[in-house]
Amino acid sequence: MAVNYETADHGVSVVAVDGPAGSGKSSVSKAAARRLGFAYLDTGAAYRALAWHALDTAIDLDSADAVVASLHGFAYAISLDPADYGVRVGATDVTEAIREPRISEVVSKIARVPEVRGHLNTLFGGLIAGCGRPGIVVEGRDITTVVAPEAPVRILLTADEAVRLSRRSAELGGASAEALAQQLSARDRQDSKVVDFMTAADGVTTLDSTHLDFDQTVDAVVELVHRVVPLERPQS
Ligand SMILES: Nc1ncnc2c1ncn2[C@@H]1O[C@H](COP(=O)(O)OP(=O)(O)OP(=O)(O)O)[C@@H](O)[C@H]1O
Ligand SMILES: Nc1ccn([C@@H]2O[C@H](COP(=O)(O)O)[C@@H](O)[C@H]2O)c(=O)n1
Repeated sequence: MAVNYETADHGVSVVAVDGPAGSGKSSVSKAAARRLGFAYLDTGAAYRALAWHALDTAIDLDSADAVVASLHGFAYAISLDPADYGVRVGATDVTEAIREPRISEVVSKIARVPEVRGHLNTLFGGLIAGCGRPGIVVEGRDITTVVAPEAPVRILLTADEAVRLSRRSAELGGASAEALAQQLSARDRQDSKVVDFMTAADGVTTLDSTHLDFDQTVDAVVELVHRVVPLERPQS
């Protein structure tokens, strides 16, 4: 089911960003949202938080029925302020915990369950419509195609796998390159069975950051938004 959040319907300009693991979706989207004065929604955090909740309550992740049942006690909250990011499940702050490798290793098992995707997409729809800012940058795997296919700006953010790996490795302080490579490509392989985030759908702009530094990539996203959404540009 597609959820449409066009400017005309809700007064919120959606910038939809998809891409593979480590392509820069969260860091680039967050920085672009700050520059634009927009809200920022990290949809992967919800899948990660549900995986955390399932592990915390000893749910069998190989049972789709058990995973669906776990949605009932899943009290999820995320900040949409790109300057103050945070994720909670009930009273627990899970902002750091959901980034742990034990979560990355199992999150695809959660994401492949259609009822989970439907439930979370409805939740995302409510967050987008009520974000309280003129626009929102929403990033994930199926934002350009399922969550906001009518968004005025839709971007597929990519980078060569070797570059994504070396950036992630630098971020984690030189963690074992081989283990990282295996985990990142295994996750992309699993996730690709559910949604296609490796090829741009019709009307989606591919932004390849392989040869761009971080600031150049953020500039490119902001420029794409300015081309389509009428916003005041800051004086330089
Ligand atoms: N153009 C770029 N140049 C250099 N480093 C970059 C660039 N884009 C992103 N990075 C860095 O790459 C790393 C991975 O980026 P990020 O975590 O945003 O990716 P992601 O797509 O959200 O990953 P995941 O899907 O695994 O959560 C971060 O350390 C980020 O700062
Ligand atoms: N729209 C989305 C977003 C995420 N997923 C799943 O969540 C995992 C974690 O996402 P990150 O962006 O934080 O890496 C990802 O591996 C997918 O399994 C999704 O299915 N759809």
